[in-house]
This record gives sequence, C-alpha cells and structure tokens, in this order.
Amino acid sequence: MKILKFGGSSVANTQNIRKVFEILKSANQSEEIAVVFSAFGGVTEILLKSAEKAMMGDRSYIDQIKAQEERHFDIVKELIPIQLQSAVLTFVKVRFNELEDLYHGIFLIKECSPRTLDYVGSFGERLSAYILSEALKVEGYPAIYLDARTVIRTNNRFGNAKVDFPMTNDLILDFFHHNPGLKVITGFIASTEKGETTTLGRSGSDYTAAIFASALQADSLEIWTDVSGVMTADPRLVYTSFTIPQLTYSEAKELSHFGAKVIFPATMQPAMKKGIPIYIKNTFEPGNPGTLINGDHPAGKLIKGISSMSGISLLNIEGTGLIDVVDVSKRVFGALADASINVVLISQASSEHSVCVAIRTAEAPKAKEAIEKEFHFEIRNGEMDPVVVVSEMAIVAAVGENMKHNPGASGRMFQSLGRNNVNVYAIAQGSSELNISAVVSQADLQKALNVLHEAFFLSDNKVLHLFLVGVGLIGKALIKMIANQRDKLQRENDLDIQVHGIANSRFMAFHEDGFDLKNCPEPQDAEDSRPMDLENFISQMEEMNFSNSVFVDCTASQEVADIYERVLEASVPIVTPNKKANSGSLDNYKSLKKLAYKRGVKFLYETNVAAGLPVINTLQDLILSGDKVIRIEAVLSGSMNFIFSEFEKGIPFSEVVRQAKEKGYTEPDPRDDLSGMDVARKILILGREAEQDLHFEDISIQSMVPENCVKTKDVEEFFDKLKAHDAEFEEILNQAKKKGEKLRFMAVLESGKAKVGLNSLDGSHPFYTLKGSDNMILFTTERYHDFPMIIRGPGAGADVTAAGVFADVIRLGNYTR
Ligand SMILES: NC(=O)c1ccc[n+]([C@@H]2O[C@H](COP(=O)([O-])OP(=O)(O)OC[C@H]3O[C@@H](n4cnc5c(N)ncnc54)[C@H](O)[C@@H]3O)[C@@H](O)[C@H]2O)c1
Ligand SMILES: N[C@@H](CCO)C(=O)O
Ligand code: NA
Repeated sequence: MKILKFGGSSVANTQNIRKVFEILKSANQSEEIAVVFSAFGGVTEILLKSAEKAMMGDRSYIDQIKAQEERHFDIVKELIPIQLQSAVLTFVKVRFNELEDLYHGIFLIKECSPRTLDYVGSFGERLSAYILSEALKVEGYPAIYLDARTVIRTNNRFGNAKVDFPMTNDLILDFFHHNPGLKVITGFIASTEKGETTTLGRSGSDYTAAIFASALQADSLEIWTDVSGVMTADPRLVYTSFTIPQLTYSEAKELSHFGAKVIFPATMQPAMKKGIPIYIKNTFEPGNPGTLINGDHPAGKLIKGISSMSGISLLNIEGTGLIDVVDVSKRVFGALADASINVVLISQASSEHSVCVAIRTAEAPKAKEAIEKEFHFEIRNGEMDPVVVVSEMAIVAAVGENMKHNPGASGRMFQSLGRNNVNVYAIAQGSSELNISAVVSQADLQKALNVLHEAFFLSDNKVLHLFLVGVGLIGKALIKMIANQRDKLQRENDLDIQVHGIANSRFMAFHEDGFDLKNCPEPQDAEDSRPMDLENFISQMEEMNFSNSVFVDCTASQEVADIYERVLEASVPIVTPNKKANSGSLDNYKSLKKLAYKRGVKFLYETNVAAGLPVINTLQDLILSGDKVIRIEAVLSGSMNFIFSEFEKGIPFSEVVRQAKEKGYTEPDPRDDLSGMDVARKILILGREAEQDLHFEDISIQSMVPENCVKTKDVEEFFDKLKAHDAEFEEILNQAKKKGEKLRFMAVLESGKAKVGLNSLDGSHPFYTLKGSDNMILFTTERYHDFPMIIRGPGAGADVTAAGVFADVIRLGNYTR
C-alpha cells in the first residue's frame, strides 16, 4: 500500500490535475494506492478570508464565493463528460448553497468562532476530493470518495485539533476493510466524537496522509508538491542548490525548521514513528527522484543541507548581576514565554556574563519590554544593562547527522565564513550535533549561504569571481587566456573563473552572471557601461558580495594601488602585475603585507618582476626556508634588453624603442623603462622580498631619457624628440662594439644599496648572451654561494605576463576554502 498526497498547486487547474492522473496511473500499476487531496490551489485561504470579510460586514465576500463556485463548476465540466456532470454539479451547488447560508449567518451576527471557521474551511477538501473521485471514476478507477471526517477523530481544539490515534486507526482500517477500491481522501479535515468538523492545522493534508500511512502500515508515503524535494539551500538565494537525495527523519526535521518549507515535520510524525519511507516529489517533474526521507544513515557528506531564516533580531541580556545567579535564564525565558514570544536560538557563554537570544524581528520591541520589566530592579541598580536589540539579522544553519562525532564541520563552516568576511554574531550548536547555527547580518545572508554551500557541497568545484581593473594589453590577454582554459579548468581541476567587473581608466561595467569571456566587451561597450570611478567599482564589488571575489589590477596606476588597503580590508585577495604598491614607501609595502596576513587573504604579484618568470615565488621560497640573499644581479627589463640587443643590428635607437612599445614590452609610457624607473622599482621589490629594508633613495639610477625628452606633451612627441638623439646612442654602442662588448641595462643589489644603469659587458658575463625581451636574475645567497641561482627567459610581453597573472589567480583557487 502506498499513500500519495497532492497539494493545492498540484490540483490548481485541470491542466495540472491531468498531470496528477498520469502519476496515479503509473503508481497504481505496481501496488495498491490511496490518494489524499488538498483543496484546489488557494481555495481554503479564500474561504477563510471571506468568512473574515463577512464578519466585518464587508459584502465583497459574496463575489469571491461566487467566483469559487464558478471555478469548481468549470473544473467539473472540463473533467467529466456532459452526461455524467449533473450529479457532480449538484453536489457542488448544494455545498456552495450551504456556504452562502453560513456566510450570511456570519454576516448577520458579526461573529465567527474557531468552530465555525473549521467548518467553513472544510469545504475546499470536500469539494476537491469529491470532484476528483468522480473524475477518476471516469478514468476507469473504482474510486471511492472518503470524507476523512468519518474516520479521523480529534479533540475539539478547533483550528489545530489533536488526533485520537487508537480510535482513528481502527476507523481507517475498518473503512478500508469494508470498501475495496481506490480511496480518494479529503486532506486537512477531521471531526470530534460529537461529529463537529475540525481541522488539523498547518500543512494539515500532509498530516492526513501520514495518519493514513501509519494506520495502514503503508510501504511508503509520497508527498507531491511543486518543487523537486528538499533542496540543499534556498534555491532563490543559492543558484547552485540541488535536491538532497536522502535525509534521515531527524535531518528532515532540522532542515524544515528553518526556511525549507517543503514539509512541516510535525505532520510527518505518524509516518516517521512507524519508519515509513517518505518521498517528496514534484508533480511537474515526476521523473525527478526528489527526496527520500527514511531511517537510513549512509556515510557521506558532512552535512545534508543549509537552512536559513531572515527577519531575525538578537537580544543581548548582559550584566555583572547575571553571573552565578541561578534564576536568570528562568526569568528571561519565562518573561518571553509570558509574552508569547517564540525563541528561535539561544546562546550563552560559560562566563555567564551575557545571554543572547534570537527572535523574530516583529517581536523584538515586545521582547525587550518584557525582559526589561522582569529585570526592572536589576537594571535600575546597574546589575544589568538595558536589553540591546540588534536587528537586520539572519540565521544560517548547517544540518546533517554525519557531523556527529566527526570533527571538522564547524571548522569548515566558520573558516569559510571568515575567509569571506562574513561576521558571525552568535553561534549555537546543540549536543545532538545535528545542527550548527550562526547568526549573521541580513546583508550577508546570501553570501553566507553561498559560501557554505560551496564549502560543503561544491568543495570539489571552486568558483573565483574576478573584478578586473585595467583591460589594456595585459588585461585583455588575461581574459582571452581564461576564456580558452575555462572548460579544461572546470573539467579537470574543478575550478571555474568568472569575471564580474571590468574597467579601464574611463569606463567600467558589471555582470551579475559573469561576462561572456569569449566575446568580452570593452568596458565602454558593455551593456551597463558607466564612467569609471574607482570607489564605486570597489563598492559594487562589495555589494555583489560574492564568495571568493578576487581583485585583479592590470593597470600601472598609483591611484588603483592606493585602494588595495580597502580591498584587503574587505577580505578580497589581490592579484596584480602593477608594481606601484610594492615599490612605494617601505611602510606601505609592509602594512599591506601585514593586512593581507591579518585578513587571511592573499596578495599575489609574481608579475611585478620579470613577468611570468618565477622570480618572486622562488625568492620567497628561499627566504622562507631560511636562506639569506647576499647579492642580486639582474637584467629586469624586457623592453630595455630588447632595445639594446636589437639596436646592435643597426636599427636607429628611437626606432627600436618604438618597436619595443609596439611589441607590448614597455610600460604604458616607455619613458618609465628608459628612465630606469621600472627596473628600479623591480630591484626595490626584490630587495624587500629578500627582507631588506630598502627605500627608493637607496637606489642610484642612470636614466637613458635625454633631458629634453623628459617633459613632452605625450608619448608621440617623445618619440619625435628622441629621434634627434639617435647619433648619441649610436656612439655609446660603437664604444662597446670596439671592445667586443655588449650593452646591458641592469641592476645590482648588494649590502643594502642598489645600482641601476647601462653596462658594457664582455663575453664572460652571463648577461652577454641575452636576446630579445629576455630577463635574467642571478641570486647569490648563503646557500647558492659559489654559483648563483639563475632564472632566465622572456620577461615582458602580453602573453608571458598575462600567463603569470593567470597562474597567480589559479594559485588563489588552491588557497580559497
Ligand atoms: N607589458 C608587459 O610586458 C608587462 C609585464 C609585466 C607587468 N606589466 C604591468 O602590467 C600592467 C599593465 O600593463 P599594460 O601593458 O597592459 O598597460 P596598458 O596601458 O595596455 O593597459 C593599462 C590599462 O589600465 C587602464 N587604467 C589606467 N589607469 C586606470 C585607472 N586609474 N583606473 C582604471 N583603469 C586604469 C587603462 O585604461 C588601460 O586599459 C602595468 O602595471 C605593467 O607594469 C606589464
Ligand atoms: N615594461 C616592463 C614590463 C613590465 O614589467 C619591461 O619591459 O620589462
Ligand atoms: Na615573475
């Protein structure tokens, strides 16, 4: 025997009802079934509201009831052939006539008792189940209409009656014994011994189904609704949520307590007690297996789902007078109970200094008043502070039986919340270890849910949400690379990268779902393009509030570097090829590192030096493992190396500089390379990474920019003026050539001082053979003493740089969560 129950939305119209009949057809093939129906979608609510209207003397109830009568007539006419309609239409007409009389009575005496309300409320199910039983007969079933008032006995607590199970079970068994056929049962309603109509309260039809399942020792109970089972989290807030295949009875209770309103656990109790498996299924997606709720306890994920609840306020009851006093909690909760306030969550630390209670926000003023009244004297005497109410809060809770005796769940929960800058205001975990609840601000709720959902369910699939400032040469190359690699990363590394914000110096744009990276627009051409404003860009990033946001700075801008502090404060990691932050004041360099450490987020800048070559990471590894840097000698500018090595081939100097720019080796302004500034910044950063307190003043720099080229209107004018100096550079080159030497623009750092400039080197020097955009770095350290560690390779250019930025982003993927 299987009991199937269909909710109001499943039988809201004939189109849906036909889907229900299909489901019954296939269910009926394999075993005996009985079916419980709710009223047609929305009917009961209208019946009850109309009663209220009638009571208030509002005649508009008449039209509403008429409309419902028509709706029922229509359903009959659509489901039942004309020659069989009249009996059914008469049944409906008689019920509505009776309803009319009832409402008229309520209207006249302006009174409607809970008893009358239950009677009024019973019509919806009586109508739907009767009509559907007749329609099922038409479909060929031996259908029998069962008005559950004849078998479910309750006390007379109208509105939420208590079932007399021994009596009810006997009546049900007896009815089934004497009435073979497909029972079509009214949900929600019952009666007292005296024959008064009662109702079973919230989700009463589910309860009816569970009562029948229990009485008949059914093999299973199916609750058919309009969602495919219980989801891992509220699907409106977590797009990646999915149906939980199986829950234990206790997990189902915990999950439905908050938010997941698919089932109301109390109603499942009769079936749970008998260990009857319950399926939650979707009428509109019958092929989906939905959720099975039973007693099984398979090993698996730490948690089954995350529930949530909005509209919460925290009450903080605090004071020295609370310590070691035995009746404080009794009085707090007594006062709340007396004021009929439902307590959602409780937390008290062992210091006993404060008690924290979460309640619904609507009840907060009443709760504060009740407690302050109770502790009137203590507050007056200063032994207790006035109750502090913090509103705009929400609760998230991780639920699962596997947390029991299994360390790690709370660690993972709070670590992922913390990493994503979600502040936790209060925590509660019962000793059943079934549920860990955290109170967070309402503004953080969606992020918190997503963070937890990712941490517990998608931990094999991380998503990085990028906000990219600077979509120039490097930025564009980066986007292209991500677009090309994305599928593979998802498939083989469970890592997804989405870009939600893009900006250049003039425009910015955002995309909630992430830009289509294969056809990524320029910031000025994007759909919601707007003028660039860095503060706004950051605010927008914060507002979008993704878990695992990443700020990527592909500019050479000081202004952008100056915002890093704010980004790190928001616990958002930074990846950047921009050298400005690390080569500014030593204090700023140190404080950024400290802040990143404090916030537990990464600040990655491998491409600050030698583009994608592994220089910074290698140096950091050397230092971490206890090595000490004695000397760094390096060619650190791809463009300068290109310029001075190509120049040898007889191309005029100004022309080679232009080529370096065209090849994407130079800084946005090539004078930053020629002046030695770019190299100076790099050696400064290397020195600092080597734990030397290096300042800009500790570097002597030889500039290659002729004096009259320093100040020009723009880069074009600079190139024009540079032409006039071609002969001077030619002369420097010839000097070197004469000696059989080559010109190399390089940096040397030793004993806390650095020198940056042009050198003429003979064939014995390792830099002699460098070509094109090559960089080369020689680290002489305590360990690499007799022979230096050498890193060499192309150190400028869009691809090698973007690849280095990309590698840093992927590295973040390994750190997050
Ligand atoms: N080109 C290379 O080989 C190479 C190698 C290593 C590191 N880098 C570094 O990469 C960074 C970018 O270089 P690029 O060659 O892509 O430069 P680029 O001039 O092509 O692009 C810079 C982008 O940043 C934008 N921008 C500038 N100021 C901005 C601001 N305040 N707000 C928003 N956007 C702003 C510009 O509009 C442009 O889109 C620089 O820091 C450079 O040092 C470049
Ligand atoms: N302009 C730099 C690349 C950025 O670091 C160089 O030529 O090496
Ligand atoms: Na590098």
